[in-house]
Amino acid sequence: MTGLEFSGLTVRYGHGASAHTAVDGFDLTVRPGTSHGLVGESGSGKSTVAAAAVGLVIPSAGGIRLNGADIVGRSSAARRARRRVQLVFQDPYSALDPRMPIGLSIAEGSRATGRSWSRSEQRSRVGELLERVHIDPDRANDLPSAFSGGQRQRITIARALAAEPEVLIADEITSALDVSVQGVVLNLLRELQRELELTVLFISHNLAVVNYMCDTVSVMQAGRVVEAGPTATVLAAPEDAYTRELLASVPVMGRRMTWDEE
Ligand SMILES: Nc1ncnc2c1ncn2[C@@H]1O[C@H](COP(=O)(O)OP(=O)(O)OP(=O)(O)O)[C@@H](O)[C@H]1O
Repeated sequence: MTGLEFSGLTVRYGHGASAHTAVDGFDLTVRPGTSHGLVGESGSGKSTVAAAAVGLVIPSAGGIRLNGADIVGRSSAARRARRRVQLVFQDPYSALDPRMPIGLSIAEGSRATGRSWSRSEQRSRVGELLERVHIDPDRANDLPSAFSGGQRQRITIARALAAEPEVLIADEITSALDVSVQGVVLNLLRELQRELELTVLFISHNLAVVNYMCDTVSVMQAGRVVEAGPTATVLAAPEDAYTRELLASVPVMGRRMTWDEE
């Protein structure tokens, strides 16, 4: 099986009487080079799925595979395979070390490739990545505070790309940003996905954004998938009552949105 595959993923937080099942038998396959949306109300388990895929939480049961290879185990092969999956978080303000020039943060990302980089190789790679996210490479020595929220999010994307991922998980990457710059970041992600043929798991509670970004979508409720399919089909004719409820609570679905403003 190729692509990113979750099977029966179950994640519990806490122990004993306080144990809580956040993800409960979650099944999903994201085909290579496609963009899959994961939607659902707050607390439905979306971020926990993302955290499990990059090893930030250990599943209680089930598995996650990339092109058939286990990425949750402790073996060095699993760790190596896991590095092919990179996560970009919601908040670009806390994601970057405020004392570290952005070029250095990006260079750190390239360590996940497992190769040793000479200083000059690293410098040119950082410049190339900054250009990819449309930031002037001459600003590699600036601190994060010199950049806007939207620019910082582009820098965190560059850092994730430095790891040469096959899969990029974008967890609410625009929800901490001003509406006026959200479109720029979304368009960048679309462009990168196509150019680099990335497999993208795009987590959002905004169905209009998912409609714009994703080929296919899964709807999560209480830790499991209640509906999945091509985005256009699921959003146009939801079969599940919960999906219909989610759609009804997003008035923005009815109007056309533009994404080209900065
Ligand atoms: N570190 C944690 N410890 C204990 N419980 C947690 C932890 N992280 C998440 N949870 C709980 O697990 C459940 C799923 O949370 P999760 O953040 O995965 O949902 P989500 O769908 O991403 O929500 P949101 O859209 O608000 O980010 C929630 O009930 C949450 O309170």
